[in-house]
Amino acid sequence: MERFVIEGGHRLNGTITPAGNKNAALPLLAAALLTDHPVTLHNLPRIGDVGTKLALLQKLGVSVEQSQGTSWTLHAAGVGDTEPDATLARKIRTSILLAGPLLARRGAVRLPRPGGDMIGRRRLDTHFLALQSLGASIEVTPTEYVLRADRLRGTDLFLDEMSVTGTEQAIMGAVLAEGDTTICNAASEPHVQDLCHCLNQLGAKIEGIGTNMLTITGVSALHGGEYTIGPDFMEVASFIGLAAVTGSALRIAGARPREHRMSRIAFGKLGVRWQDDGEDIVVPPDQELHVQEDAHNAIPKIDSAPWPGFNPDLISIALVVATQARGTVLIHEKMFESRLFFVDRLISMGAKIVLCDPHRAVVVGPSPLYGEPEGLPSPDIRAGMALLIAALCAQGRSVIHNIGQIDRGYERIEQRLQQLGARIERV
Ligand SMILES: CC(=O)N[C@H]1[C@@H](OP(=O)(O)OP(=O)(O)OC[C@H]2O[C@@H](n3ccc(=O)[nH]c3=O)[C@H](O)[C@@H]2O)O[C@H](CO)[C@@H](O)[C@@H]1O
Ligand SMILES: C=C(OP(=O)(O)O)C(=O)O
Repeated sequence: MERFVIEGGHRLNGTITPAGNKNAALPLLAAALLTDHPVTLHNLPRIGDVGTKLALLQKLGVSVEQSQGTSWTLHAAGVGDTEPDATLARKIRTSILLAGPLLARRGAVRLPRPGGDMIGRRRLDTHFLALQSLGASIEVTPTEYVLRADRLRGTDLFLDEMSVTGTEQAIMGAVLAEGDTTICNAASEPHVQDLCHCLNQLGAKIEGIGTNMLTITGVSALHGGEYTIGPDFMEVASFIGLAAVTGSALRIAGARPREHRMSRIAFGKLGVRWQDDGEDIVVPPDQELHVQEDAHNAIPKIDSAPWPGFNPDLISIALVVATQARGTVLIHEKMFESRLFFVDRLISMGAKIVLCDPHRAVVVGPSPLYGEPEGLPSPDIRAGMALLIAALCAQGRSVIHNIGQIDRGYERIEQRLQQLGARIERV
């Protein structure tokens, strides 16, 4: 099993370019099933989950070709199978997103329970609500889902929560449905927007992109086309956090600063500053991190919420940054129940954190962090990255295990950080 060995306590310096957005790439790969014509995706990140998704599509009969670099062409004309490979499907959360497209194109699908990060209960009820409303029948067994639909019909949907993948499922079910669909209480993260823009490039008719109300006019078929996936805003914010705690000067190229207005507010509560330079974000070196108290010297909180709120995938990163900021802050992960348990590892590295309950942690900083040579297991993508950042900030040597979790979401992370001067090896 591979590990990262990290020698912390050194400044980094230089320019880093974020990879394509993981959470856009994965639904876009599923969307290629909606047309018989070739779809070329540019800026596809070379991450573990994309590899699994490509293998899953190939096994279904999709032709997959790397055109050049990060551009891949998918051609789903030959897909007849409605039972995706269960072993691969169990590895990732977005295997469930094959449901909408296969129902729309083939009228049936059998899927196992999906995988993905183990960060609390991951309900699929919003997906089922949406597909049922579009006309599908759904059999839920303890291990799998069997869905059927002779045809999907447009509907007036009000989602029970702003689920990201639930919204994506509803969109992919609706684009080829007969008639119009409205999706109210829709999620609107940049990756949901990417999915809509890409589908429109292929001939879909989706309006309201970026808002919580989408209107979709069903079309009889989609054509081929190409689409460039946007930068991964979770990577961008992770690099901002990394620069802040290591005192590093980093330029994050092509970071789309407008996607980071809420991150600026959340990280700003810890005293983290950066400048926008066109499409780049420039993080200055040697920042003095101070918790910015609320009015009347009250303890501020950083909490997660659906877009444009602070993304829950960034809570683990904010937690590490908080360990280096002078003052006290409450970190409140409102969306997932089991995301904060990794703080035990930070505590063992020297952080002062009180885990109040599964959703809330109080962090008192700054605490010098010490390397953890005995090994830090990476429990999920973002906690793994948070531990990696903590290890680069800590004095001494740390070892991170189970790095397949980090590789699921971050592309060749050690090589890209080595170019900035990080002392990190994959062994
Ligand atoms: C492949 C992919 O895109 N994965 C992302 C997707 O997962 P995913 O689509 O699985 O996450 P959901 O948006 O469905 O839900 C996330 C959690 O938040 C809760 N919830 C959701 C909406 C809401 O209005 N209120 C609420 O409490 C849900 O019950 C759940 O516990 O979105 C999550 C939330 O941004 C991210 O962490 C995941 O990285
Ligand atoms: C939770 C995440 O991923 P997934 O939904 O694919 O498990 C994540 O990207 O942080």
